[in-house]
Amino acid sequence: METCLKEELNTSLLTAVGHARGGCISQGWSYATDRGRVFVKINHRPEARKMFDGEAASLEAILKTHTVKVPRPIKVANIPSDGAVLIMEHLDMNPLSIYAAVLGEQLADLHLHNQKLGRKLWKERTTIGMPGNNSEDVQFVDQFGFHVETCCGYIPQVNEWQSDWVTFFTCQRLQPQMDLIEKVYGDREVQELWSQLQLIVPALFCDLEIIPALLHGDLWEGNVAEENSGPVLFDPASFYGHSEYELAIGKMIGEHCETFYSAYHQKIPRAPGFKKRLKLYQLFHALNNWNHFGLAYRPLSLKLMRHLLNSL
Ligand SMILES: Nc1ncnc2c1ncn2[C@@H]1O[C@H](COP(=O)(O)OP(=O)(O)OP(=O)(O)O)[C@@H](O)[C@H]1O
Repeated sequence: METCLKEELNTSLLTAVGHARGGCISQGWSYATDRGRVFVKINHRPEARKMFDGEAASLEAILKTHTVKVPRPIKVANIPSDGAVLIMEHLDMNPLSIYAAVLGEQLADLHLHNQKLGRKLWKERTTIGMPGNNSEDVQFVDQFGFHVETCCGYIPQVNEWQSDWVTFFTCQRLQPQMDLIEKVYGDREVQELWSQLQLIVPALFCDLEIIPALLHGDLWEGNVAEENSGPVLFDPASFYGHSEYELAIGKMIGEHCETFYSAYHQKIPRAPGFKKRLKLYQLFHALNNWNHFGLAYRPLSLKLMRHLLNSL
């Protein structure tokens, strides 16, 4: 493994620094190298290469917006035995505390970034003498999806481009989770609820204009931190989607402090129907957790489905 890392990084120095860090999905180590300190995530699953290619592409996309700090990806490589590594910039991170409000503002900036590009492009196209050629480093995106698959956990997400958000979320987020549950558990009750629920999903989005926003895509408290100089996000599973989707997982797993939400909503106010849609978005994460961690997430999934069915 160390020989492989030395080759990939073209470094003669490779000294492990500090402790191994284990997330739920991968293992991580920091190393001192000729090019400075790096953080290496290692995963031995068959999906590891796809996971890490998606994570690296997500980090690149967020970096290009210059809105919120994420570690700079350096390389994704296969490892000789099995699996893959993602090598990235090492950051000295502490739990989020004093920068919660700054993170709220910066996350809103990330979500507004594509919208701003769209406005700029429209202005250029409608102003005589301006090129209007979408020539920024990051281009305006008018659909939902992403250019590569990204994994929320280790399950790949269907990121094919789609112009309608409700279709995207129903067919490319909820349906694949339902299909996995059907395959592994053959759960009739959940399938019956789903057949009713999918009919009413569009009603949750009445009169709402949704402009694709670049999302972190897996924003739970375990993927949020701060350095001495400001907040940091890591471990993204990005795609262009509805900005409200991003807030669902934090609400489900534990409250980020209120200062985070109020700073965020000063820039992106809650739209009518926000609370109900949050439940719908929480349903995705409950199902995704069920597919990763098992039946303990079934009661929450059923509860959210019944709640949504009864609320309309
Ligand atoms: N660039 C980095 N520099 C230093 N430490 C990092 C870096 N990225 C991640 N870490 C540390 O490693 C831990 C695990 O990383 P990460 O969350 O990316 O792993 P994972 O297994 O994909 O996560 P999850 O549990 O969210 O599925 C983090 O909690 C963090 O402490």
